[in-house]
Amino acid sequence: MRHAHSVEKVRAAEAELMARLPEGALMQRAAAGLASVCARLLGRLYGTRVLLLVGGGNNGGDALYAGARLARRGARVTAALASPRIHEEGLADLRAAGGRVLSFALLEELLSTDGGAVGTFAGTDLVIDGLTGIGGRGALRGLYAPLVRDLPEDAAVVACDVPSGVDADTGEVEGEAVRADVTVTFGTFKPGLLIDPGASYAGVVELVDIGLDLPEPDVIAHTTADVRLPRPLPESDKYRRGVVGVLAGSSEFTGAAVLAVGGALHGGAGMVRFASSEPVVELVRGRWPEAVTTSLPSDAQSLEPVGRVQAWVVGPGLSVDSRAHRLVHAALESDVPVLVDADGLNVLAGMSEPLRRGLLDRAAPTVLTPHAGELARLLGADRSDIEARRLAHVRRAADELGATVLLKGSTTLVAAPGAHPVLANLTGTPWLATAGTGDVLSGLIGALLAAGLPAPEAAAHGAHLHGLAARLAAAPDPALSPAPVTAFDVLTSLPAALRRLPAPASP
Ligand SMILES: NC(=O)C1=CN([C@@H]2O[C@H](COP(=O)(O)OP(=O)(O)OC[C@H]3O[C@@H](n4cnc5c(N)ncnc54)[C@H](O)[C@@H]3O)[C@@H](O)[C@H]2O)[C@@H](O)CC1
Ligand SMILES: [K+]
Repeated sequence: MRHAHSVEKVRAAEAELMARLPEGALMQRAAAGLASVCARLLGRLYGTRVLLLVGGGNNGGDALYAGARLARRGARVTAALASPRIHEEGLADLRAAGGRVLSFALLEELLSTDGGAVGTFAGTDLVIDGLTGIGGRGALRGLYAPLVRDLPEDAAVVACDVPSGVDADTGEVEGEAVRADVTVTFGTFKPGLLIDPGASYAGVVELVDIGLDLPEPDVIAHTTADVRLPRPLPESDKYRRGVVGVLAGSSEFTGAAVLAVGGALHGGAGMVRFASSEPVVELVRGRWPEAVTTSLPSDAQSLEPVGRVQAWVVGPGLSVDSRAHRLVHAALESDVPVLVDADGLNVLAGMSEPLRRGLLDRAAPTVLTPHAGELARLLGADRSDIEARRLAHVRRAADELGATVLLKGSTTLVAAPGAHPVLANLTGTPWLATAGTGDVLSGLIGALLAAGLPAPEAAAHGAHLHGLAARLAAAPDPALSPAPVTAFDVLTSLPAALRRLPAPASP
């Protein structure tokens, strides 16, 4: 499990620890960790060319001390000083170790010439990015931005703590940022390393323990070993394993219903009940004879004919007509967990705020699974703002809507109302960006809700399995190149993804 803490919590823990340690000890721990990762990456240090990008704060100090350690082991280290104010002791240590220095004035002159610093930096084997860490705010300013643009393309790039230009708390990137192959982060992950766009700049993240004593994390990312699902016991019958009710599809959209029911069946539901209009029911029955189906007249007011379920999934391909409204109402008025997706979310977005608030004010859990566009409609926000500030928006959505919100994207985030850690899913893959995969996800999470998992775990574990299934579908043989996948491929790879999980826990 990966834990990430806000800058505020990291600073408090650092202050507390620094008060108990000799001066500079913490920075030496960080620099030692950074240098050892760089040495491992380089393999051979003697004669290799290392470039330090040194900013004006302690992040620059870490880079200088790490550079000094590498220089003492034979590397040819050059520090590019991007600020007129530099960590003095770190700079003195680098000089004492034989490192070279490109002064701020020289760098300024170099970057203002036509070719910039490209020629000077050619031949660099490894770049250590020490411009900004947890103190970085907003778009890179001054020499930092042109410096980042001129980095040699073939050098390995190691970011110190956080890639410069990435906001450590949120993963926001305004303008230029360092694209790292490896980020060596200290004490704990930072939320911005787990959330896009920041996560996509961080490369592989290596955590160096510097002995911080940290409180509850702000963001948690599960590994596959953390995904534990209830085990069906020998005496479990289909009802105890969980019955999912799926309300999906319309005359216009039939495929979504097939995919959602498939997601629920492959996600381990004891039984799937499906209800919709007759033509959709016929299609689902043809594809999934395992599902128990009910044809609902378009003016049906109640879900009673469908039978008892332990969780509802409502929305995929539902359209937004009066029938869709009635189905969303009926599901949310039930006393079991409900997942609302796709058109179900559009139905909610079209309601007056008091009506929506009233419907979502329920005792059983509700899970909403929007992508950024759907969330923008629900919150009356701007889609691009949601993409840029995913963490803030998913938290706000959970609090304002009073539901567990799963915000889809390359790093899917799950937030529950209140001050709980946000769950970030790291198994996402660009292969998932294809029509219908969301329908599979909603059926799968519905199955996990029906099995009795708490809403945030059902949503996060569902997203994890879904991403894993897409990866397995795209590249069943790791030795071969990945190929595009369809939603149906993701669906049929779910059992393979489930087999990767640790032995299931007893309920
Ligand atoms: N506090 C501690 O005890 C420790 C801190 N450590 C390091 O210290 C870092 C934090 O150091 P600081 O608080 O000094 O902050 P940073 O070094 O991360 O950044 C602050 C510096 O960057 C400049 N800056 C910020 N945003 C900028 C932008 N957008 N464009 C241009 N310049 C910008 C500021 O003017 C300041 O000079 C951590 O990330 C970590 O690398 C580690 O050594 C571990 C111990
Ligand atoms: K950095």
